[in-house]
Amino acid sequence: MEHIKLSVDKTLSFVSREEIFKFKEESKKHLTALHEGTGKGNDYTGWVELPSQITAAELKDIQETANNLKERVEVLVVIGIGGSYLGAKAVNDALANNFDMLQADNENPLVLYAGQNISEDYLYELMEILENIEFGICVISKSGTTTEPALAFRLLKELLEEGVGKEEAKERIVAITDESKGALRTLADQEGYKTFIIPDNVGGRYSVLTPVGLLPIAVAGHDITKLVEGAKSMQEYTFATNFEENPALLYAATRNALYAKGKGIEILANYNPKLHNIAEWWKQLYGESEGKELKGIFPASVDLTSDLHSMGQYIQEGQRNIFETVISIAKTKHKVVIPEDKDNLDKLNFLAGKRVDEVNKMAELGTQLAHVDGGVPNLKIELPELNEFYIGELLYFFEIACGVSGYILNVNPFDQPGVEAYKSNMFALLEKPGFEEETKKIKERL
Ligand SMILES: O=P(O)(O)OC[C@H]1O[C@](O)(CO)[C@@H](O)[C@@H]1O
Repeated sequence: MEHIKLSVDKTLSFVSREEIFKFKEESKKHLTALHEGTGKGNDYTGWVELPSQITAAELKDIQETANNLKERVEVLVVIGIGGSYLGAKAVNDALANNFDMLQADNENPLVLYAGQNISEDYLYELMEILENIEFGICVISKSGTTTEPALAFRLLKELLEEGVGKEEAKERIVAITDESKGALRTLADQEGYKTFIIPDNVGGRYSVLTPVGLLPIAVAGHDITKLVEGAKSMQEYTFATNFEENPALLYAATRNALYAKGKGIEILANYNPKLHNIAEWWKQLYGESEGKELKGIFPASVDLTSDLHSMGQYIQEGQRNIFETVISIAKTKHKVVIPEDKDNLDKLNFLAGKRVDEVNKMAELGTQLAHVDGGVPNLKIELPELNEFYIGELLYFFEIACGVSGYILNVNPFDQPGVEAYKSNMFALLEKPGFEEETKKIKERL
């Protein structure tokens, strides 16, 4: 069985094998701690065994709910923020046609997103479009109390009920939340919505393989069974493989070896625009897991070759505190051959007869070598092709490596206390009941 592959060769002129292998025993110990639930934040490690624990009955329930929505709606609005939408968006964009929105014969509803910002224009324009469309809502919030999705849901629920009536709206709304706590649970029970549970021991950013990710992915028409199979294969592979061949342990060890050498920024790069939102999902995963106690590698991302014409200059010659991890797709889905042109004014006839992907691959290799020459260590993650199985492998690989890497840093990779600071200021400024003291204090600062 072929797996996704990690190569760290192009980091070895910056860190030695010994510096990476220094983390060998420690990283193995951390992997065991994740599987046994004995490390920091162990009440949130339910995601570790998730791929092997999901039952066929659970997947069937998710698929049937998706099918019911597919019959009723042209658009499904997924309402959620952070881990409550990034995984679904990442997978849906990675697997969809680039121009999905324009494919009129698409038999699957278009999945749109809301509740991931508080932009009045975004919400206005979304509601304007939805007024003339058969739509449904999948509202996702683990805590059930997050302001952004709650606000969007209040508006879209009203719009839907006005458009199709309360009874039909009930059939088109699915809520994914905590089993018993939070405002969304109370509301969903009161209104009688179909609900799915986010397990207590799975945090938002590790929840893509629960109904949080799986339902919107199934609605978009992708194969959730294959996605879970991919994740399960990576679960088994990373659990059973020696450090030397274990992509998750090597990734965690190499990035920590580079961090110890002053490389404090990791840029995740791709050469396929479908992967843009995989990087957005990865940024939350690593940013919230590691960025604490004044520590952590800052996760950034670029889409190439596009950003070689914007960020390329900095990566090549700016401050030397960065390293780059490239996600590369070995085989494209389609074939486009470059034609011969009799006038050859663009001087591109030397490429005639070659595939566009060959040009892309040479751009990738050329960039990697240039960046290494410029002082940027490079890691490469290769997927044989872009499909459900390998995306499943990639998601689990990043998750398990993140847990190990966080433990190497000696932080709790499963909490995010820093996120509360903006919330409490926002509530104080908006004079939320219960925040009277904070309101008084913050107003004195303005
Ligand atoms: O699902 P919830 O509880 O609405 O939270 C959404 C997001 O907010 C955070 O709690 C803080 O940003 C994230 O960890 C989480 O993914």
